[in-house]
Amino acid sequence: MRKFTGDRLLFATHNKGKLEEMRALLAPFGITVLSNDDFGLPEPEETETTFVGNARIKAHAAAKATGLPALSDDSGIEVDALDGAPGVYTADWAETPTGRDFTLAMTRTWDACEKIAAPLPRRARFRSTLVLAWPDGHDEVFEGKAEGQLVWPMRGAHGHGYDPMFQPEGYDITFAEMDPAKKNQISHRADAFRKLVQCFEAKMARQNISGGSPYEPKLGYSRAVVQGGWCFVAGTTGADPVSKAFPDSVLDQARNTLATIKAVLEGAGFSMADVVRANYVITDAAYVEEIIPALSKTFGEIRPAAMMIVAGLVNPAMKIEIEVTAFKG
Ligand SMILES: O=c1[nH]c(=O)c2ncn([C@@H]3O[C@H](COP(=O)(O)OP(=O)(O)OP(=O)(O)O)[C@@H](O)[C@H]3O)c2[nH]1
Ligand SMILES: [Mg+2]
Repeated sequence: MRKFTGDRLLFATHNKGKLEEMRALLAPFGITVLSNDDFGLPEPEETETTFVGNARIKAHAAAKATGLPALSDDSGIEVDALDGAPGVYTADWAETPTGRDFTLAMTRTWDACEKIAAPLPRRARFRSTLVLAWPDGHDEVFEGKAEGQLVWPMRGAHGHGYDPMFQPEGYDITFAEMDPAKKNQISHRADAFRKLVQCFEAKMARQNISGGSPYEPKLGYSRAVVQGGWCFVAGTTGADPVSKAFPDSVLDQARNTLATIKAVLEGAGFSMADVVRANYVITDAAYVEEIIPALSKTFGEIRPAAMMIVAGLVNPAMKIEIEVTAFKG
């Protein structure tokens, strides 16, 4: 498999929703992601009858036009009761004389199922085929899918395309009701991306992120270290971000700490939804009850693996220290 070693990658799409998702997926690799809009590239005609065929058209056209390695995505939703339709023609079902209308496309899809009285649940899957093409004509292909069912009426305001009518397997909310970061972990595009990551091995170099503290070089640590899809955030305490003083309340310290961690993660291209482990140090066991509001608000849904230790901290004003590890794959 050919590896991607450059710094700039063109994501050959005109779809803003896809672009946003791909930028988030590529964030840990330190690659500048450009889009068709940056070059004013026209939308090539998708004349093939397969996802891979159309993805190849898009990636090769963009690589040839710009001289840059280009990644493309061809995707769609397949409904079992409709023998896999709309499939490769998913975008076409949204076409109207005045542009794409996804409310209409979703209504058409549901109506087609109603017309044949398709039994519930109406099983469906999103498919994504990613093609990474180089200007010399070489390409690599990666396929992904997300299983689920159609739901009606449409629900949720996030995402794009058919997201409001697609409920992924194992969830009782649609892609459009889901936190976008969560969708980006379980979607068809994320599934294909996990395979594409092998091409970025050379880009998996470690990145030390500084928070600017004078103690970092003295004590020899980083606010966070990113390695591949992982972000390791250092133990973080809860000083007020403006006054730098530690509030008396352990709950306020916990809130400040979690706000700092969130900012660090987001600066590194991760989100709180990516946190897989959280370790807590509190200086008094009685603080457990007090910090519940902050912890349940932040992690009540995310539920990282966790440990809590009661121990002393380096400054007597500190009542809590939290370290987290996040993963994006
Ligand atoms: O609900 C959705 N959630 C998704 O995650 C998703 N991914 C793709 N799609 C839809 O499937 C068709 C792909 O067509 P498609 O691959 O030709 O893309 P596109 O024409 O929108 O952009 P481009 O990349 O071709 O420029 C389009 O109708 C997209 O809206 C999605 N719908
Ligand atoms: Mg298209």
